[in-house]
Amino acid sequence: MPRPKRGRSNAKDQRTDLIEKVDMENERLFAYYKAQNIVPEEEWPAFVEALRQHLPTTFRVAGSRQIANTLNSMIKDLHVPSLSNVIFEGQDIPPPVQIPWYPDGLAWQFNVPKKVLRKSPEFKKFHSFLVFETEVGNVSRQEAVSMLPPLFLDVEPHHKVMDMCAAPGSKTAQILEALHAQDTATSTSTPTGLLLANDSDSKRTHLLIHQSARLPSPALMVTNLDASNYPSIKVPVPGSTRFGQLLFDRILCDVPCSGDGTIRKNMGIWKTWQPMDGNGLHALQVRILLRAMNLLGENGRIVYSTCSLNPVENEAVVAEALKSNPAFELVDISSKLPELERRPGLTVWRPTADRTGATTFATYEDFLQSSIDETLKAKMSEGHWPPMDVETLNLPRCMRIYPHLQDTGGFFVAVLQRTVKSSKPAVAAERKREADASDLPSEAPEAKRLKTTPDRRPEQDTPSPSLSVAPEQASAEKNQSKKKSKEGSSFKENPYTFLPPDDPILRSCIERLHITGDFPSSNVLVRNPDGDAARSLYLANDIVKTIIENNDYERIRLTAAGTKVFAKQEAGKGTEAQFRVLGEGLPVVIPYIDPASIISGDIASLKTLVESHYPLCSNFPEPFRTTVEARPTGSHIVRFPLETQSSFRDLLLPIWKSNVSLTLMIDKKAKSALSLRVFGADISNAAKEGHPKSTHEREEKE
Ligand SMILES: C[S@@+](CC[C@H](N)C(=O)[O-])C[C@H]1O[C@@H](n2cnc3c(N)ncnc32)[C@H](O)[C@@H]1O
Repeated sequence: MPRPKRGRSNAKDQRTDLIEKVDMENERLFAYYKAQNIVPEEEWPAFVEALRQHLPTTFRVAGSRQIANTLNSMIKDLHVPSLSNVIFEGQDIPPPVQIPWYPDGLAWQFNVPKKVLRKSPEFKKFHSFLVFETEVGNVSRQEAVSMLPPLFLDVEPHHKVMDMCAAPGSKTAQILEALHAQDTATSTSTPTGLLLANDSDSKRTHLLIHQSARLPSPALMVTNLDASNYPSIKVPVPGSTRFGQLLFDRILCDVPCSGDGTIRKNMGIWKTWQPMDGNGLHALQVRILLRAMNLLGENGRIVYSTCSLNPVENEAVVAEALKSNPAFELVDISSKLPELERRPGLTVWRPTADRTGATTFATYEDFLQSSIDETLKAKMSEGHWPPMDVETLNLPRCMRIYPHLQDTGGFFVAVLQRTVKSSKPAVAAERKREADASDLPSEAPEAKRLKTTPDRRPEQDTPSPSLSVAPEQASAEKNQSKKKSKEGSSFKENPYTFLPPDDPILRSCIERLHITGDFPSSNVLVRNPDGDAARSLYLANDIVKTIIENNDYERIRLTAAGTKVFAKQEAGKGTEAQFRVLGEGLPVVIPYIDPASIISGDIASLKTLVESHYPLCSNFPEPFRTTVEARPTGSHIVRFPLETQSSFRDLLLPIWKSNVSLTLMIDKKAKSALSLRVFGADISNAAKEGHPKSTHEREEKE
């Protein structure tokens, strides 16, 4: 039976129609979580009531720090005031507010019915601003609690970071932003660090690649592997001819989970939730965390997170991993993000194998001695329960977020690091193992590989902090190849080939595009079986290049690497094809473009470029007209100095000059977002209708 409609106050009116139709009852869920004492008795009604409330819309201002700050000021100074006195159907609609705990006020939330977004002119305008800025990657629509793990990861531009279960990529984007913290509003720094984002689901890795393209990074690689069995990445040991295993400074394990913390958004969970949902995931979660421990370098840090409230997927996983790997400890994060309301991790929990959630067991022994069906017993392990010495593990250092605390979803975060005392003594042993590993040829035959059990062996330290490599761990690869992974057996990605810096096509591209001598031309790669500079050129940083050159891309199921910066542009019949700078790659290459080659634009010219697809050069005001007419056909960069408070200064945009016309080389959505930002309205669509592709089409036909 659907819940009867309750008396509707303004706040209640904010629920969606869907919420009214869902029966927000599940006795199994209530019985199970009451037995876990996840919240004190007196908080239970508030907790349950919060689960039944519509989740506010939350978003984060993303992208490079400078762009984010400018956009954030626009929200604060332009949008919020215009949304502050909105009355819709007689009711006051509150404007967006900043999420108090998110650094620099860059995250926002608002809670308005969809009807208001559709019909209130002020909110409609704000909504389209959000939609377009989301499309171009300046805004990330993300649940507030999902923004937490990267904040606890504390990533710096030189860190080697792994995101083990990364798709669809909202946290990957946050990590990329942290790696690129030194970017400016117009140019992307090339961090010396690395982000290796992985997901076992191949379709989802493509979603991840699409999402990550919004912040183009030469430091990004995407792989499609089972994280619990992730193979070693081989890298040369600096100053020697040997190879070691790449170890990471930061690892995020945002593991697959039952997801009941998202019940306010995914209302189907009310109907389907079973107390045993988390039991089956526990083993995989432990294996992923253990693998992360083995991939972590000295002074490294792991963040383990789930959007589940279930201790079997949370504290039990952390406890089991800590017990297997005593050189790790939980980090006390209680003073980080002081405005975030949280609860400590549990030290007591009572798993169940009973579908109703009514019968729970304090210990594994009690469970084994119970009358529960033997087949159900076989599905549980001791690790589902709190260990005997649970008090020694500091589990209260884990962090639980409940919906009633700050009007969010439910979430769990634990931060782990190697204990200080464990680091030193292991170094000698590591050195020896490194020496053993260095005997391996690049692609060692299976029999010659080390006989270690990577997920269970004692944790390792790096041979030297500066190297951050450990001996190669071949058995993970062995497991990898033995097991027909769920990533799918066929791998159809193209190979990655670095062009020689003197490749004639690359040289001609560099020359024509006025790229300066400090451009890392030996880090340009192509993706086709022949290794030809045929269509697109990608830029990778040094560490990405080292990994690609020393690891079989099929073995690591490498799905993306670096960022696309140049693409071949067919220039019409009889004209030689040339490379152009891609809009999305421009921030990456702009530091290498000869400033003298950049054309100075003006706001009126920008307006013409946004409004029309292929405006004639003769239609532009002077001196822009004369400047562009004097330029050869091909790719050019224009700098538009914008002084208004609401816009970015020094907007750099790529254009293509044909015989008689110009084209702004950014996609439709980026054009709309730009138009809204600079001109306060989307003038690009109107232009599209008024100016069909006539000029360019004519040129193409000629
Ligand atoms: C909670 S989601 C990750 C969300 C992601 N971190 C984000 O913020 O957008 C869990 C992800 O784990 C992936 N996954 C499941 N099993 C995995 C495994 N064994 N290895 C790697 N990824 C796995 C799923 O495909 C899913 O994309």
